Amino acid sequence: MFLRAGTAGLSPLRHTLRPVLVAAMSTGTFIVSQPLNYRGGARVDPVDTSGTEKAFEPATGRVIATFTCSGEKEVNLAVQDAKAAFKIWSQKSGMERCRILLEAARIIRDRKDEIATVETINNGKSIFEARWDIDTSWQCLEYYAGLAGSMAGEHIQLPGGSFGYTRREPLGVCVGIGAWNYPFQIACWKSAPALACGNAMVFKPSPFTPVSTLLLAEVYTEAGVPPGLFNVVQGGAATGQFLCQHRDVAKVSFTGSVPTGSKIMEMSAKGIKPVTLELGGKSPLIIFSDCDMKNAVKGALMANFLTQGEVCCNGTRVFVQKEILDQFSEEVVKQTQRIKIGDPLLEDTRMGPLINRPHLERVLGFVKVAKEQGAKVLCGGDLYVPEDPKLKDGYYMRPCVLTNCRDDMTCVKEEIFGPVMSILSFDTEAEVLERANDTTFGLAAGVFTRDIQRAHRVVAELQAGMCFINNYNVSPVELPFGGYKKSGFGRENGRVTIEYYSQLKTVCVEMGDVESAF
Ligand SMILES: NC(=O)c1ccc[n+]([C@@H]2O[C@H](COP(=O)([O-])OP(=O)(O)OC[C@H]3O[C@@H](n4cnc5c(N)ncnc54)[C@H](O)[C@@H]3O)[C@@H](O)[C@H]2O)c1
Ligand SMILES: NCCCC=O
Repeated sequence: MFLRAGTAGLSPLRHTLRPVLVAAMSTGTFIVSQPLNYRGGARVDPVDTSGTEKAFEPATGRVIATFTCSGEKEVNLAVQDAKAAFKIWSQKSGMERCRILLEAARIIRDRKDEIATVETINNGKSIFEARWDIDTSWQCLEYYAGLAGSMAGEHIQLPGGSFGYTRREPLGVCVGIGAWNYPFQIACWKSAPALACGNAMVFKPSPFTPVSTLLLAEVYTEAGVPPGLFNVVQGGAATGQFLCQHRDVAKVSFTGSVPTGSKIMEMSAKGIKPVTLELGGKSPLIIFSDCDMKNAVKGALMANFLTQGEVCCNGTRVFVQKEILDQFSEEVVKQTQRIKIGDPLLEDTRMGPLINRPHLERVLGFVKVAKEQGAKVLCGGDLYVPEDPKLKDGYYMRPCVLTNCRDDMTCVKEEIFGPVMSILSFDTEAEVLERANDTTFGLAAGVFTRDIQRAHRVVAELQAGMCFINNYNVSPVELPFGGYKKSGFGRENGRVTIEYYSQLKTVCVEMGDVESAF
């Protein structure tokens, strides 16, 4: 059963939050019995529809929710509620917003296990990892709470005692559209800076993972934001389009694939709306022969197998210097084969199921094509059926390491978004840099070396927004995250993101008489 009490006896349209734990959650038992839209400070059923969707538990293949996708009227109501809340919220001081965001961060921290469990059930990632995601979620709220109180403009002295000053002002109603791989984290990484700057938000999660964002909406309400400040509408492309095209929406922040990002940009361009695009990648990880081998191997696993490989910034093109190719490959395979696959809610599981059956088949298809094109499978790349009978219809595969890869192979060129690492060998620094940058993506990159000068020289040349030296896929919220080239633009996290959720007003003050040309 879903962990919250049912809704019997409540109005069909509005349901209040009842924070009662009705049952412990385990794999194969979770069902969502509450509405999945959130508007005006409460869960609601949408007033119109653009279709229905089913959400699955990837571990078992069970349907956990059937829900209505929001139509244009529902989207409009959510935007109108956000507009009303914006009027109140944007008038608050930074310190007032700070206190509420800190309270929301505290609630998330206190409810970490519950939120991580919901994330694991709906996404499939291991509970071990989901807890990391929830940590980077509340940390993000805490970070922007800290910045909210210090947002300020500047004072500029002009001749004759005149002066100017700038005000950093919010944009209005911002839209967040999320992908399915980090549902709760994405909603936090978008809403925390947006709210800190004084904006309201309407968020649309991926229809594959509609559940956990509702917990965030409830947390914000409990923390004290005005009703309507953070709303959730469910649905797919049609609902997303209504949001992007809405005339009262001031900004769109999107996380997802390059083709959808391009459509979002086109729609936003029509309304001259600023966009943040966090898109896909095919990132290089460069392992030099002077690396600390143990750390490089750990880094390569972190770069490829978190969340079943369904991570935008994964370093899936692993370039290894020839002298250490055999030793590195052997060690990587050994560690990969030790990854425990299975029920993602078990404490010792480190790899759960992929998001759904079509995606699993797509990823296995990439492995098949890689073999046909001459790659050699060192391990994995096949279906995995756990022994536990309740998991037999889940979407599991063994993590795969490919070698003998060439730059022109499909597995090296395209984003697979699954647990498939491609190992490529190289001789020189100049050569590997050219090959690493030979891609239309530019999200992330990594380098392992003990040579500190080389490390900085190499990252300076890498065409990627997020570079790691001697580590990979860590997410400190203090650091800006985002892409170069087709991986998008704008940033999430870090101080700079304030600029993507606010606008600068300049005020010019005359202290003397007007000097007129007429
Ligand atoms: N750079 C990052 O921070 C980041 C993070 C996570 C995922 N990603 C990328 O996301 C992709 C996987 O996610 P996905 O499969 O959910 O991506 P997707 O592009 O299919 O969907 C993303 C979101 O866009 C919505 N959408 C789809 N069509 C739309 C349209 N026409 N108008 C408005 N909204 C629309 C979807 O419903 C979903 O909510 C991968 O490419 C991955 O690399 C990037
Ligand atoms: N932890 C950040 C991952 C975002 C990409 O999918």
